[in-house]
Amino acid sequence: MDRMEELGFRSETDRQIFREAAAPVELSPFGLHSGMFVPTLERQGTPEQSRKWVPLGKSFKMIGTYAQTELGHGTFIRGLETTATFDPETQEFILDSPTLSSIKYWPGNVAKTVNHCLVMAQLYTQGKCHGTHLFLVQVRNMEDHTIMPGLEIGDIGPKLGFDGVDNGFMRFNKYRIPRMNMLMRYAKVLENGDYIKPKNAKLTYGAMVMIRVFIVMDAFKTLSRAAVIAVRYSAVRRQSELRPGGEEAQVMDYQTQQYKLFPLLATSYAFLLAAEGMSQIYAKISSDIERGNLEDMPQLHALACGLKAFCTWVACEGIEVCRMSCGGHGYSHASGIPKIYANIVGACTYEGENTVMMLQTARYLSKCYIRGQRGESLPELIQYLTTDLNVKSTLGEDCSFESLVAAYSHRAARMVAVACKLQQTNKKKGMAGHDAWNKSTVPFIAATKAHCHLFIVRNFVTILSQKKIDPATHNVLSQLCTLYAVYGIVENMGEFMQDGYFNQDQVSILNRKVLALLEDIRPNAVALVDAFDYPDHLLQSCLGRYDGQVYEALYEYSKSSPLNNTDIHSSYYNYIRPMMQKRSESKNISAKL
Ligand SMILES: CCCCCCCCCCCCCCCCCCC/C=C/C(=O)SCCNC(=O)CCNC(=O)[C@H](O)C(C)(C)COP(=O)(O)OP(=O)(O)OC[C@H]1O[C@@H](n2cnc3c(N)ncnc32)[C@H](O)[C@@H]1OP(=O)(O)O
Ligand SMILES: Cc1cc2nc3c(=O)[nH]c(=O)nc-3n(C[C@H](O)[C@H](O)[C@H](O)COP(=O)(O)OP(=O)(O)OC[C@H]3O[C@@H](n4cnc5c(N)ncnc54)[C@H](O)[C@@H]3O)c2cc1C
Repeated sequence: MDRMEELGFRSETDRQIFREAAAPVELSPFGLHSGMFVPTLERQGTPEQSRKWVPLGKSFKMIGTYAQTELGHGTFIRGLETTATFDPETQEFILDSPTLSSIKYWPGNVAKTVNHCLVMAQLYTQGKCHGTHLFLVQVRNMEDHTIMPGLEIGDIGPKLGFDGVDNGFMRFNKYRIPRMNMLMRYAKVLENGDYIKPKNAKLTYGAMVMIRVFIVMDAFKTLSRAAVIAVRYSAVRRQSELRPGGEEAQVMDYQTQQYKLFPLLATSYAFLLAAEGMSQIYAKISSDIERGNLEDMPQLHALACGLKAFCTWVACEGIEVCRMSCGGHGYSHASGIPKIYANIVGACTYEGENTVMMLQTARYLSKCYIRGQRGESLPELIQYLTTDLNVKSTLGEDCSFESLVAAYSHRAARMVAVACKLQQTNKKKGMAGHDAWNKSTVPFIAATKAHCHLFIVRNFVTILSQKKIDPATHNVLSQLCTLYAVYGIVENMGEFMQDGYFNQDQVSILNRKVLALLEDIRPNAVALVDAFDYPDHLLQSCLGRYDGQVYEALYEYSKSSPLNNTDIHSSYYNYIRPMMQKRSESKNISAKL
């Protein structure tokens, strides 16, 4: 914190980059404080509340987190059981965990780090429940950090990853907080207990939308780091004879290795641009929302949910491919990849479980499809839904950006139409609305993935056509963009081909093109990963070192293993030697018998 002040880092983005550089492989125990707690105080508190609390948060006098999930509920926020009951006599809210399942469970840094929490609880006033709202709750003594009376707090135990975060549990026993500790920018409870409802109940969910936007950038960061490690290692690693009798080949010269890694390199660039595009859309719509214009809130929610789910799923699958493409050394922590994977794979669950998030986007697409069928105007990002599905592809040997975007638009429009028609058919069969929906959700998930894929391809193409980039760089980035789009078609050909959109010649063109692009990108592969400019300190990888001294680094890493502190491990004296002695004694006995 002080160091950031000394270095003059003012923007939150710069401070986040510094934090990540300072703690490259472990998530900071203050990540939620900076990434969720303070921004939520800023966005969900009244101006007075923000003026009072935000400076305390930014100066780390108050250290907080976001405590919403409970043992019994994470996804279904409306099902949360923690209660906050207003007491007009004392002008306080009484927080309580009425059941075992209501215990707050998972909130990051609750166990040992924070002294405050933003708690999501069901608001009760004048005997009526008004749904979930956020409350600022002091959980530890500001003098000695002891747990406040009326609270039970602890750590939830070891996890797959996320070791830098002390995820905890927290139980309230009639715990009182001042009335003014309810975040009241959008909803209010007056002194007499009257409830003033917000323009939209989902404004309380705003913090989650914001983090989902950040997570799209996290998907880029983690996938690109794994790609840097795998591509650099593939340039250094020589294995087997590509030419009989010749020298062992760089594994990057095997077509299969290129087919594993280069599309992930292209995906990394595509996700970086998508994350930047998502952040710009978020900045625009969230500022509209803060000014009271909620018109585009559904579109923001749908896009943030879809991209968060799509990008984290693809990134996690891609990081695993990068690990496996490094052979045995990829499985070692020396590669740096297992830690990258363990820390990001939780993002498929936290901040909205991915399937649930995709279904939120699907719900939005379903509504937009119906509006499109009625001839109503649609937001620009959704207008493809009215694409004429009778049109066939005009794709030629050049695989132009225009033909590729048209293919992705057609695929998404067709798949959304298929899912919506199934939903409508279910209703015509007499199913209730919720059953008609549930019985069409598998095709809706597939359609929503196609929708997100279209957004990313179209965004990549748009930026290449709008940004002023020197010709040489533009040429290489165009190769990456084309590879990302063509690979996506080849890997999902069934979805593109189901209605005969491509003819057989065009399928052959695409299969040839993806292999040709591997050769085009091969000479620039290392330069393209170097361009991310991740320092070795951040990658923490013996395989992805900039100097390529992999074997020297692996040897030094191994020698530093704690097991090598002694030649003979205590287990020899405690277990192996007694076992061997017992064996030899029994052998002597049997020999005598
Ligand atoms: C900008 C650049 C700045 C950069 C600076 C960097 C700063 C530092 C960066 C930090 C980086 C951080 C990186 C990531 C670190 C993260 C660490 C992990 C922390 C994890 C935290 C958590 O997990 S917190 C808990 C998260 N929990 C969830 O997400 C729960 C998911 N569930 C839900 O969201 C909801 O239950 C639901 C949406 C699934 C359902 O809600 P509900 O049942 O109430 O609604 P319905 O489905 O019935 O829908 C009704 C209606 O409401 C609409 N709606 C729902 N949600 C929203 C919303 N959020 N916004 C808008 N609208 C919403 C829905 O669409 C329906 O609309 P209709 O019109 O009726 O269809
Ligand atoms: C690393 C990590 C950090 C976390 N940090 C925090 C934190 O700081 N603060 C906090 O409050 N929480 C935190 N969480 C909790 C997290 O937000 C929840 O785990 C997440 O929202 C998923 O909810 P759940 O656990 O209830 O999953 P569930 O919803 O129970 O998921 C189980 C299965 O049910 C399916 N499912 C659920 N609902 C539906 C539906 N409507 N339709 C179809 N399928 C459905 C899901 O797809 C999934 O396959 C964290 C979790 C993790 C893993």
